Amino acid sequence: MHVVVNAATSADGKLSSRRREQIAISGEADFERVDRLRADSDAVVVGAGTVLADDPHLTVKDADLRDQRVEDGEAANPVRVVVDSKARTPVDAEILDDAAETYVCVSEAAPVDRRMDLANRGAELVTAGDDRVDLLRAFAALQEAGLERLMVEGGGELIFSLFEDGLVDELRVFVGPKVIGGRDAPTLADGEGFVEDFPTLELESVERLDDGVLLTWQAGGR
Ligand SMILES: NC(=O)C1=CN([C@@H]2O[C@H](COP(=O)(O)OP(=O)(O)OC[C@H]3O[C@@H](n4cnc5c(N)ncnc54)[C@H](OP(=O)(O)O)[C@@H]3O)[C@@H](O)[C@H]2O)C=CC1
Ligand SMILES: Nc1nc(O)c(N)c(N[C@@H]2O[C@H](COP(=O)(O)O)[C@@H](O)[C@H]2O)n1
Repeated sequence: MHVVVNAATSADGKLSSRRREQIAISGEADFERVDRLRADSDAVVVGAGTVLADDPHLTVKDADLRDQRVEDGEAANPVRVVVDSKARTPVDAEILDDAAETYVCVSEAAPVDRRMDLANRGAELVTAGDDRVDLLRAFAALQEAGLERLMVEGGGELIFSLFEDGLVDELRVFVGPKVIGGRDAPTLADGEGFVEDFPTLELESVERLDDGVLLTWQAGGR
């Protein structure tokens, strides 16, 4: 399995504002790059916080890229995955429409009626962990289901946990020309934060894109 974390941050490292509303940080060229990365992935993964804040669709936007996937014998869109311990994903969420398969990774703490609602909407449920989704087990289940190329699109809580569990292979960050500020605004990696054994990264490339910069790092573990 290969896990790429992709995100866009403001120049001051925020994923969005303290209101947690979706903000277009990427420009046209970066959104096109993200679309190509989605098209090259088996699954696009987000946390429940991103689903509740953004109601994302997580599909490939360019019809030519979808056609190419179909020509290659794949579904038009990659599988969508939500990491959602308590099964809080709303049943009318965009990610549950029929544009692609959707997996919801829940914990044992997810209420049974919520799990049934999601299953009735066509979601594949993966149960891993007691109170919180056990990411190592959940990702192993995704791999078992044939999902090898994973792209994680955030948010900051999920990205932190993935680094904590040593699950990140590559980090791609578009740093855009905005200052968002706010001590409560989400950053690239939130969670508890590290105080030792900081994950290390190896810089692979730096590319000027739109009015920002794309940084590509290989993750070296903790
Ligand atoms: N600019 C960008 O590229 C992007 C920006 N965003 C922005 O980020 C914000 C959302 O980020 P954030 O609030 O951090 O939410 P996340 O998408 O990271 O989701 C966090 C939630 O995931 C659930 N979860 C389940 N298991 C785990 C686990 N093992 N580790 C971590 N989380 C787990 C938790 O909820 P529970 O316990 O209920 O399961 C947790 O609260 C929004 O404002 C959105 O707009 C998001 C993506 C990309
Ligand atoms: N790459 C990127 N740049 C930005 O500026 C962003 N705000 C985001 N957000 C992510 O994209 C998701 C929306 O996807 P859809 O357009 O609905 O398919 C959003 O939920 C964030 O994960 N990404």
